[in-house]
Amino acid sequence: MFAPTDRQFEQERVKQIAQEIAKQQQETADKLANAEHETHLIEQNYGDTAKINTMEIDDQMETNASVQQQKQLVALSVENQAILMNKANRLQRLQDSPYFGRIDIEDGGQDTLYIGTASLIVDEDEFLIYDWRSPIAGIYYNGTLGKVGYQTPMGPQQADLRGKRQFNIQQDQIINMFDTSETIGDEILQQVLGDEASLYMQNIVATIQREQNDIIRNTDADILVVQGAAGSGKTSAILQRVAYLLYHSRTQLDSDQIIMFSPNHLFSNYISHVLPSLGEKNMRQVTLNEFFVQRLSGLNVEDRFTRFERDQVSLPETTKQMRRYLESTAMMTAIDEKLRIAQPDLYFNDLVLDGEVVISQQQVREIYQRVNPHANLAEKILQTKNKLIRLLQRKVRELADSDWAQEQLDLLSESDYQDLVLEHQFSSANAEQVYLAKQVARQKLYPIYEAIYNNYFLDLEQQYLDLLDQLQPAQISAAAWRSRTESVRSHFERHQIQLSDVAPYLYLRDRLTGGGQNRRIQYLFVDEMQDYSAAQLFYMQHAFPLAKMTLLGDYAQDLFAANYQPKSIIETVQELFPQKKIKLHELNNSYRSTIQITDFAGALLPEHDQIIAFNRPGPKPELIVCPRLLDLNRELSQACTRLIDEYGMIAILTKTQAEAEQIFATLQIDAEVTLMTENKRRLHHGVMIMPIYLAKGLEFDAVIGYNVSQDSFGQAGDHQILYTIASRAMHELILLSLGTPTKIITDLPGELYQIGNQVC
Ligand SMILES: Nc1ncnc2c1ncn2[C@@H]1O[C@H](COP(=O)(O)OP(=O)(O)OP(=O)(O)O)[C@@H](O)[C@H]1O
Repeated sequence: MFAPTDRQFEQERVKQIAQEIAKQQQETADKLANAEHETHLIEQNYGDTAKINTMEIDDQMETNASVQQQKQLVALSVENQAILMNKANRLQRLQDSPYFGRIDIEDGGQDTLYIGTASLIVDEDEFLIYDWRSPIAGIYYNGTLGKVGYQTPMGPQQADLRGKRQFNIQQDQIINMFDTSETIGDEILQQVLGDEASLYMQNIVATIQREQNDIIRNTDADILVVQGAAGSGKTSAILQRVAYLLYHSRTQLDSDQIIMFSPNHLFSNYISHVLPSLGEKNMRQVTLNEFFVQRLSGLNVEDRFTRFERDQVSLPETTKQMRRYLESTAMMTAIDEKLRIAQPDLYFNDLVLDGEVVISQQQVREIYQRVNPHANLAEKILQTKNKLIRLLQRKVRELADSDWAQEQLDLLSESDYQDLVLEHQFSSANAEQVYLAKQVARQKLYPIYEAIYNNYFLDLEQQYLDLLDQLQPAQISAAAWRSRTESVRSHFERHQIQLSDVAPYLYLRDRLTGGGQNRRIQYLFVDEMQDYSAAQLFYMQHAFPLAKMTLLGDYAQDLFAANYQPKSIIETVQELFPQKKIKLHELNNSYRSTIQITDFAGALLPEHDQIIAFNRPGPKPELIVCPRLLDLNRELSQACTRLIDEYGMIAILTKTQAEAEQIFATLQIDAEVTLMTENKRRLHHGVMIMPIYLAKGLEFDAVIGYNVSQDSFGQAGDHQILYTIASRAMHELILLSLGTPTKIITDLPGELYQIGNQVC
């Protein structure tokens, strides 16, 4: 039978649930106290056992066995504690808000189910609350009333959905409840979206929309691509997706087998509370720059923020052409092709220590030429490496027998001697001397061992330059290509590498050495995928060959390449992964901003008819035009003062870091002001000033877009920058212009924005 539907019944049920939660909390706390006590006893006992009789051999054996047993007991007991802690946390979350949804379904019998962030079970199998990720809970998100289907581990099932109700419950009080026949009705969503911004992103499990649910629950695509408007919930959807995947593959998938490429550190921190709020550990997060730097020790990698800043000053047409090629799938497949049809001439390095050549490139070459000629390239290099290590071992022995080693031993201080000898016992003084001489020689040559281990005997830089010589594309003149290759060489000489070269260089290195692949990662997420070149995505697929990918982005927010790379996300992906099962989702409903801001932001784009604003009204965006810098600065402080009075967190967004620094130096208002830089790790209350690329993926109650003049926003690609700035605002948007505003704005219909008081 369905449970009654009146508010009094629901309120009473919430009270009963709260009592049950309290009861289970008490039981869990008692068990936890017991488990802690038990662990303590076992540890104490373990200490005593370890101390007991070790004089006799028999006693020793007995003690060892007993120590092993104690260790196992400690491990079990600690695990038991962890399970109880987990349960305590889950109950705490349920106590704060036990559930948010109810469904009445008929599938043979009549059932009323309640859905929350975790399950609550009594008597082994009676579910008072179902976890939002359970198969049956899919109905809550997907179904309108009537016949509905849902997936279970046994295959698809059918049910008749008779009723659906949404709740806003805090502790044991129902704040609001609504019946809805739609997927998830507007009322609760209206309330959630009307809230002020916070320092951390919140989970959205109570109000997941149907199209977001499809992304969250997809388990069969190899490559899931989400193209979604700004604020359409792409990031939210994938974070709940991670929670969903962890729940469903609990035994095979661990959070450290999931990796997410995030746009910057602020963003990583901003989203870091979502998974813990759902009872899950965070996945690993890395920025593109960190990933490259880690793989290219010894080379200084150009990061895309620095490049973006430089591009604002000058980006010649030939540079654009070069980048289009170097950052393409074609460049990466050309490397494959070159290595497939012919084994390249290899370049080797001398291995040098303290200015002396220990192993010459000629020796390396000779070794390489003697290895199995039928093996593939990576195997040949591995065999070369092994032979080099053997050669080095010989050199260690020679050095140990040399006068040099004897001299070193004579000079050994007492502490160096102790460090070398450690626990070793020697049968004679001579044996000790031999041992020490070998240790001294080993230490001396250790850097060469490391160099061999890290493949430094290969001159990869020369190899890459050689490859570039062979890959000159038809659309670029020989002179221009040569001159760029020279520039790559001179960067290498200064231990630097430009961003466009990183993916092809790493790929060449990995293909030659057979390394660079991490087979542990099962899922790879790339947020803001439009900011990654095809070559970078290609390399990621190579680096994580077993990972299923979820790529999400918005071509309209392409900040870094819009001025040289016209591309469609889906075309790029199809070209990149021709063999894979690709599923594309589009999210066109935007939730972040008021209807006025969403409509304005959307209109900034040449193709904008796709974005559907959520119906939440607010003031129109305001354009304030100032003739002089003095006026602009005054308007800026007035706007900040007003907005900060009204909201907790506002942002001044600029195009470049230099502009952000300049504002920070001059802005004087009675509020906390923070200049955000690439190294800042978390958001702050008050006013934050930052270039737009650091605000990627973030949102603020109010945004002031700084200097949207025609001078600043008159280039190709500036539509995207302005759109990204505007779409960070949730409730209010003010745009300040020094002199004539950009045509991108003035060409819009006048009803989309209001003009502020300082028109010139
Ligand atoms: N189903 C939902 N229920 C409640 N809030 C939602 C929902 N979907 C999105 N939101 C809210 O909308 C805002 C934007 O979501 P999110 O940051 O995930 O969008 P996005 O598509 O990644 O945006 P962008 O591309 O601009 O970074 C967030 O505040 C998020 O909590």
